[in-house]
Amino acid sequence: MILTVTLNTALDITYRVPALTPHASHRVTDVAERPGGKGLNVARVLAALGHDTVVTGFAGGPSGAVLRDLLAPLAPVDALVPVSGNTRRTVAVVDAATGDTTQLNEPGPTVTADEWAAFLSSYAELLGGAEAVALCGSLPPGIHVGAYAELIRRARTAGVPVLLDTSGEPLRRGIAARPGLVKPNADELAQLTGSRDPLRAAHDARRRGAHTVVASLGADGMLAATPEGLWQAAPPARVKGNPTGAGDSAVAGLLSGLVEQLPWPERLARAVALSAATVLAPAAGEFDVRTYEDLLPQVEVTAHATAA
Ligand SMILES: O=P(O)(O)OC[C@@]1(O)O[C@H](CO)[C@@H](O)[C@@H]1O
Repeated sequence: MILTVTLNTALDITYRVPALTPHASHRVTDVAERPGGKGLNVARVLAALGHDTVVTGFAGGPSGAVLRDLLAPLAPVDALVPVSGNTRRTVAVVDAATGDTTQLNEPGPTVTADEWAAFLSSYAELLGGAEAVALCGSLPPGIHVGAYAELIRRARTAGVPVLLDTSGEPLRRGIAARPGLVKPNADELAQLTGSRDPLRAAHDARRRGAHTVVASLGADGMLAATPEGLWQAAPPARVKGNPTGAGDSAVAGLLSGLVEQLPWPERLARAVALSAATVLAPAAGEFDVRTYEDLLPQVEVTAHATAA
C-alpha cells in the first residue's frame, strides 16, 4: 500500500458565491464538505488510480468526527490517530463570476507530546507495509518544526521511499533529511532558495539534500530535476477552474508513477494531466477520470539536454 501522512487534516468546506466582494455580506449558493488536508486528497486520487492507500495523521473533536464519517465510505483506509483538540476547517470561496478561489485555512488543533508519541509508534508499524510514503501539508500547533525531517529519517531507515510536499521551515529542514522527492510550487521553491528561476532553484534544492525535485509551475506545468535528467511537462492549454487540490493530484501522479516504475516523462505527464483534470473539477481533490484520460496524451514533455 501507499501511505499518506496529513498531520493537519481538515474538514474542507467549499462555498460558491455569485461574486466575492470584500467587506460585503454574501449569500452562498452551494456548499460542499469534504475530508481534506493534502494527504487525504492524495490518497483519494491514488485510490481512483487503483492503488491501495492508507491515510494517517491526526483527527479529533466534532469536525474530526465529521471528517472520519465522510472518509469511511471512501477507499483509503483510515489509520488516523485521535487527538483531544478539534480538527480544523478550511474554507474555499469560489467566485462564480470569475471562477477565482479564495482560501481560508484555520491553524488546527494543538497536538500534545503524548499524541505525537502515539502517532510515531503507529507510523513505524504502517511503514512496515508501505511501498512509498507521502508527507503532506502544514504542521499543526504543538508539532516541532523538524517533524517532517524526523519522519523522513524513519522512512529512510525502514527503506521506504519518501515524497515531501510542504513549505517554509518544515520544507527546509525536511530537505536536509534527504527525502527521495520534494514537490514545491514556484513560490515555495523561491522562498526556500531565494531564486525565482525554477531551474536554478530546483538544482539548489537538490544540492541541499533532495534526491529529486519536481516543481509545479502553474499554467507552465511541471519541471523535474532528477539524477537521470531534466524534463518539463506542460498541459495542452491553460485550464481555468478551482486549483484547490491540483498539487495533491500531481503528488498522487508522481507516487503512483514511482511504485509502477514508470519512466520520468510518463510520470510527469500523468502528474500534469491529473493536476489539470482536478482544476477542471468543481470540488477540491476530485477529478473526472475521462477528462484525465483525454488530457494525458495531450501533455507535452520536453527533455532538457543537461542532466541535473
Ligand atoms: O494548510 P495546508 O495543510 O498547507 O493545506 C490544507 C489545504 O488547503 O490543502 C488542500 C489542498 O491542497 C486542502 O484540502 C486543505 O484544506
